Amino acid sequence: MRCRLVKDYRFEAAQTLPSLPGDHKCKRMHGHSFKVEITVEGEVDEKIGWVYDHAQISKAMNPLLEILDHSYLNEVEGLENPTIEWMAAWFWRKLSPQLPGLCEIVIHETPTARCVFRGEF
Ligand SMILES: Nc1nc2c(c(=O)[nH]1)N=C([C@H](O)[C@H](O)COP(=O)(O)OP(=O)(O)OP(=O)(O)O)CN2
Ligand SMILES: [Zn+2]
Repeated sequence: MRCRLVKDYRFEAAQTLPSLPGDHKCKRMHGHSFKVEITVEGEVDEKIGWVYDHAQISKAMNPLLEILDHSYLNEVEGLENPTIEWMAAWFWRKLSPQLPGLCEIVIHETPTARCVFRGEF
């Protein structure tokens, strides 16, 4: 049996989007309560009854959240232009070596706006 396992995380951070044209409001410093959904897919281990312990996802995520929470994202290496698209790619590069079956990362920036990334660079 195959399943997708999803784990959610939250962090608060400030940002500016310096590459936007003209006087776009997002060029000014502002903050978001981000939500990140990490999805892995794999075979359910028949004996244990899970794909793998979702604590393994937290183990990979916690050091990243430590960097990002209450940070100014633009100062984080690789997030100089922290759109949710580039943020999803940043998470993917950090997590894919550690999480077998990583198949989707969703970054929610506001209650109504999110980016879905499936590792297609
Ligand atoms: N494709 C993207 N579009 C936008 C991004 C992004 O990362 N990728 N980011 C932003 C800004 O970060 C902005 O701060 C988002 O806030 P806002 O425009 O207020 O978003 P809402 O969903 O709350 O907008 P409503 O107009 O209230 O629906 C902008 N775009
Ligand atoms: Zn923003």
